[in-house]
Amino acid sequence: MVVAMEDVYFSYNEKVILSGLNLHIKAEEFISIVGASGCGKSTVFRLLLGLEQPQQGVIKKPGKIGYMPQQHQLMPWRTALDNAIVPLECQGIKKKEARRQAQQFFIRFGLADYEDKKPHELSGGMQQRVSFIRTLLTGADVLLLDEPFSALDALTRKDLQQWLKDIVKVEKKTILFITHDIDEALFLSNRIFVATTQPIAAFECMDSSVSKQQIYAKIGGAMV
Ligand SMILES: Nc1ncnc2c1ncn2[C@@H]1O[C@H](COP(=O)(O)OP(=O)(O)OP(=O)(O)O)[C@@H](O)[C@H]1O
Repeated sequence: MVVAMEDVYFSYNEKVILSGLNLHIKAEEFISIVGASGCGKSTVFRLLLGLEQPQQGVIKKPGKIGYMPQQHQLMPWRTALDNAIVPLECQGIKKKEARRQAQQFFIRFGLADYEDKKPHELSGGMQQRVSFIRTLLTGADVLLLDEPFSALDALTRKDLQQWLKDIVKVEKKTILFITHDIDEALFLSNRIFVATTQPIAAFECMDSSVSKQQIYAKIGGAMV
């Protein structure tokens, strides 16, 4: 197990979000988390990132976890390449060497022509690609992606899904992916964690052979 939660309880003040949650994730799994808006999906990420502490229970996770937010949060004054190197700079790697390492990712993942562009010169899809490469450059084996494609138009979103799937095949990461798009979850994931109750006492775990309708039925139409 690379990530596990055992009997985790968590509340914001009086509002109970997690009520005895157990989850176990193996290395190199791609897990999507789906559920009604406000059910507590991002809270699971906040706990894994150590931004919140459980009131009860145990969380097992590696020391380093990469996080990709919904909004790219690229620095507007930096080029795409210099945005991507931020995690390397944070590790004390000199800019020249950091750029050299990041360039390999830009070349391998089809972004070579975009290295010198500022974020505002990039399409939404390209901004998200740069943001994902920045997350990869943390060097973490576990990546948390929080609705990374939700602001993209349908065609760009499909491109990014295929792009991500191709990368994951070679990069061997363990990925937790929050989405509101069941087709996206089915396309990308080995397993889908469906939040069926509030507070979340357990995720219903489904593999990608289930139908969209079966997942909707579990959520009970509460999905946005
Ligand atoms: N810092 C906070 N203090 C108090 N309540 C919070 C805080 N953060 C989130 N909440 C509440 O906790 C609940 C779960 O929030 P969370 O963001 O985890 O849900 P979510 O499933 O990720 O939602 P969405 O799908 O809309 O992004 C929501 O009702 C939210 O309003």
